Amino acid sequence: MDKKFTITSDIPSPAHICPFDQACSYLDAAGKELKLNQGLLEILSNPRKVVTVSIPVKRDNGEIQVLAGHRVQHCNVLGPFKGGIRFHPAVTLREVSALAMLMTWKCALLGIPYGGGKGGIAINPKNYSATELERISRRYISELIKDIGPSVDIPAPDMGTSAREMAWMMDTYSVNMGHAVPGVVTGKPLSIGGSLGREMATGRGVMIIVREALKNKGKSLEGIRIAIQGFGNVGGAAAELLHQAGAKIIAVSTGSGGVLAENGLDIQDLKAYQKENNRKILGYPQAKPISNAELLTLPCDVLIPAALENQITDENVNQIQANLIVEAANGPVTLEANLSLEARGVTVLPDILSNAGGVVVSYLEWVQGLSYLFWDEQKVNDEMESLMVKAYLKVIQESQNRKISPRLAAYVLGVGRVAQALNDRGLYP
Ligand SMILES: NC(=O)C1=CN([C@@H]2O[C@H](COP(=O)(O)OP(=O)(O)OC[C@H]3O[C@@H](n4cnc5c(N)ncnc54)[C@H](OP(=O)(O)O)[C@@H]3O)[C@@H](O)[C@H]2O)C=CC1
Ligand SMILES: O=C(O)CCC(=O)C(=O)O
Repeated sequence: MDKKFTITSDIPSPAHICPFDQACSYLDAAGKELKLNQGLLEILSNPRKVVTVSIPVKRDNGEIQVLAGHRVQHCNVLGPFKGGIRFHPAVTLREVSALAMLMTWKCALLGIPYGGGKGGIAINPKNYSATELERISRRYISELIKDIGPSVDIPAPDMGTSAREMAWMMDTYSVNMGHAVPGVVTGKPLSIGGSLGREMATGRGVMIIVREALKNKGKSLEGIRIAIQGFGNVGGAAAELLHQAGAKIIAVSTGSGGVLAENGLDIQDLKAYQKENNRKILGYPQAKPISNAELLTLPCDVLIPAALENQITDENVNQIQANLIVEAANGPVTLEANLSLEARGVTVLPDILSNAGGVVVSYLEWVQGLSYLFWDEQKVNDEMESLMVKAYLKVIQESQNRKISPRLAAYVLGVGRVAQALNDRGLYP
């Protein structure tokens, strides 16, 4: 069902589960809990600005292709729009709009002075050479040059992008401004104002949330059996840190399949194998091959979806065996599946809490850049950990006080903070 904000040129969500509709439903539920008025909810349901640009790119073989690049700026009541840029074939404007809205609640929940934004280009980066990707990244930022900036909108990495793309984007913006502007993007390489700890930050945040959730149940990470879908920036870092902390990572997967070792995988060794085998882990000799579908339904203590949206749906929810699901990806559990898991007593810790370590360290990177003072890694990690633990405890407290799920509690806190700011500002300038 198309709700509220409609974009006629958009492609329907491939899985027929529209991430934007889902995001609006969570917003409505939080609005109801907070007794927000309808007008306020209307403001919060609609992105402040939606930009789609054409990106003509000359392929290495001389062919010209025109790609569509999106940037959705959902809300900037608390500070500049903030959020990653995704290069993935399934990118649509509605998906980017949903992800931008999630960023607003995430930043508000974590108490960092940002609004929410997100960008994306529907390409499979594996099908493009590094020089083609550089041309695409630079043209995308050139087209958005008037819409971004260190106090306006600050992109960062997401699926399919990394410090390399951020460096090209920062350089393009800086060349256009006539001077270096490190604060225009975060997740940059250290050489141009990146922060120590950013690369592992999202995964580290996930590890902290898993650890805190287990602590809440009177358990520790030692020997806990964990399955992780996605072995990229987030899933890979979470696997490494959880493994180091004593957990047993029994299975991980990538887009081309996964691997299972009942006694636990050696994550460093698996990462080395992945590097040598063109990012694939299938074929890793010390483990059994499994499909992504099988990984999600394995008997384990903790399930960490760290890849795409809509992975746990009403089709597989009854087979999920984990008692704790920590959403490292954005939107991996559908609304219906979430209800069903809650009814079964499975704890689901939502994306806007669990994967916030990335944007928190992006914020710390931005702060370091603006103050021309760079910190050691321990300080970055400690600051991030303190914000993550504080947010986790607030969510649990809110969930207990209101007798609502942790997801709704996280939304109530995030949406409530933005609504309060909107009211205090006189309902928008
Ligand atoms: N990067 C960040 O700082 C943040 C990321 N996130 C979220 O985390 C998630 C992952 O992002 P990130 O790790 O950066 O992305 P990456 O591109 O670094 O890694 C994505 C991983 O997911 C795998 N994957 C892709 N499709 C599937 C599939 N159908 N089934 C299983 N695995 C699949 C990829 O495999 P393959 O290599 O085969 O493509 C890869 O291992 C996204 O939802 C993103 O929005 C959230 C907060 C911050
Ligand atoms: O680091 C950032 O600014 C944004 C990260 C992001 O896109 C996300 O949290 O989903």
